Amino acid sequence: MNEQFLDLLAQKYDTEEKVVTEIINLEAISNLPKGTEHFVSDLHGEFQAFQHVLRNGSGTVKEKIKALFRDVWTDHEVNDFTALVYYPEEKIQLVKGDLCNKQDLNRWYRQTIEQMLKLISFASSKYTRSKLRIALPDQFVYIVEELLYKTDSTNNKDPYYEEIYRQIISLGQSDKLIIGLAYTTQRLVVDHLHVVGDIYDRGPDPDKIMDTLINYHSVDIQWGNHDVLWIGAYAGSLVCLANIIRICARYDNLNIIEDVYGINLRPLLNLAEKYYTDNPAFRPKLQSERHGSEQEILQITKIHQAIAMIQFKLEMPIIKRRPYFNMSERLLLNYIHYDKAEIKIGGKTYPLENTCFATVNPLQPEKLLEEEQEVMEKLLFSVQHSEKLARHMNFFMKKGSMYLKYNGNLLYHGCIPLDEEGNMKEMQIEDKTYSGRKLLDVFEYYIRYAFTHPEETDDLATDMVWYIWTGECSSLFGKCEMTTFERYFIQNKETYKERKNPYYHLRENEEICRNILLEFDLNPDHGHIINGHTPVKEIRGENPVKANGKMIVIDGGFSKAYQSTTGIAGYTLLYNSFGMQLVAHQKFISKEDVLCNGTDVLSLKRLVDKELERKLVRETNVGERLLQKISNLKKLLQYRYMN
Ligand SMILES: O=P(O)(O)OC[C@H]1O[C@](O)(COP(=O)(O)O)[C@@H](O)[C@@H]1O
Ligand SMILES: [Mn+2]
Repeated sequence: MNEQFLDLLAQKYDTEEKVVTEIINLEAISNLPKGTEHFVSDLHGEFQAFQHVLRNGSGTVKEKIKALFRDVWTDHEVNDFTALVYYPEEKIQLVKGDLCNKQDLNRWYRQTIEQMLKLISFASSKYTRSKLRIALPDQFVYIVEELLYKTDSTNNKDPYYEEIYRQIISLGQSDKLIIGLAYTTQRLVVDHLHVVGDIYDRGPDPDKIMDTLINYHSVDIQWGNHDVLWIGAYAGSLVCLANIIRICARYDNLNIIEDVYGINLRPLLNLAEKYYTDNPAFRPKLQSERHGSEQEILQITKIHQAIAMIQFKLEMPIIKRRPYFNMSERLLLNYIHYDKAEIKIGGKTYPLENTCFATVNPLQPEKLLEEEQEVMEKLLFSVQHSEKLARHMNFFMKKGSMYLKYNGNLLYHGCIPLDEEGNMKEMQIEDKTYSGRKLLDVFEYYIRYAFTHPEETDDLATDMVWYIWTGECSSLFGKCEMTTFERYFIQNKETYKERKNPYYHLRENEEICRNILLEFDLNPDHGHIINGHTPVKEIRGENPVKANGKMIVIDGGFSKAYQSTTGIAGYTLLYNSFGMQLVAHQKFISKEDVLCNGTDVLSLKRLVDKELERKLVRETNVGERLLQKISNLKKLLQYRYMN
């Protein structure tokens, strides 16, 4: 081992005792059971449902409460306490409303704090004291530790402990402490969170999800196609930008663009008012609780058309300058017979309905009007100068990737593009071809390049980000084409079909999944693939666990727009020291419902894989690093102190 390295290490561990203590500490930690990993995906802006799943640890919190108090509590009491752990601020207010008498309230405080401490002690039993300390509310660490670690079996200190409780209550600290302890519990039940893509689009609050993740204690993200679309917009891709605005208009979410990220839509609205009128194909999908005026809806309908047409135009030069994208069939504005209002697709002619081609010059359909150009430039400027968006997109870069190898498993959002025979599908980019892992790596390279060069708007990297949203070899899209245009303008639904990559039927096959794991240097006997992106249609009997347990599809199904086709509100996955469990969630109604009626989203657990022996920290990614550190410290001990 390099002596210089050991000298550096010796600066931190400058006595034999320090080295020895650290070795003992790390050895002990690596023999603890592995922490619980929590997998979620396809959140699609549904912050309320997401935060509920996060707060209840996909059912883990309730499970712990039941295990502790089942024998002494009724279901009602369990539900009440569980709601307190999930939403402490709100629940305390409700309790205060019920208990008007001060004595009763103080008794409730005394009891509740003690119960919370029991729960924490139970939930932290597989962690070190120092890990628990980090999770405790800062201002109360000292007294909480006193109460947690009472070791006095002689009862000599009983009055001392009682006094601590009394003082907390009389000094008016109970609310704060209970709230702090509730969050500690939430934090303890999940050690690490994986978000397997698609935080953005369709639902109303992706920004709140991002803020929650930024503050979360331990998280990684596998980018989804929708996330990459937002990254692309921020990185300077005008066509990605047009897409995110179009989707926000379609789902009546323009306030995300305007109010949340502070992007001025006025220029786009002016353009929309000038060229477009009402159009049934472009009315927004309304959120049920929304109370928009007719006039507002009309405005959105116009913006929706304006930005969709800009998008269709902007796609064309990219398709032309990148022949290897193999997308010439998507040069749709070229295939329109404008006088007859018809289009020829795949050799067939279809009539066009609800057209809005006022800004299209049939001789040069891809050409943006000067006004359109200006609008896009202003929008891009605004997007790239939104501080909040910058914060969220930077977080994507810091914690996100195309795929992740973690504790022997492979995580990605969409697919590994395959051909019909199950071979890795090849894509040509300039004069090279890529497939499998190399293809995903090169996609990630381009995304990162585009992100760090936001001023370049039509270079290969920027075009590539859009390709990853919609191209046939994209591992995030996984389909041959995106038929957005057809769904707006053609009645015949046969044109809406988006052919899926063969991956989606081949992934049922164990051999295929084993090959994919091997492609990523993972052990196919132990590893699993964790996949998001496609809603599992439980209604039709689809099983989220495929390929003899090698493939687990956990599209969280949080997206309300898709719940009628899935039949449930989706899946999440837990992986603790005992094994993997899939959790099926019922539709989340509201936080209020949980608080007042004690109803919780029913979570049915299904065992996916059971560890033969309890899995320890030393067998995990983190453990690997610990073992490396131990080995370095042992060398230091030899080199410095044993000679
Ligand atoms: O239902 P919408 O909002 O029109 O979106 C449909 C589009 O979304 C996609 O399904 C991609 O989104 P997902 O990643 O959520 O599947 C496209 O394939 C399709 O064209
Ligand atoms: Mn997706």
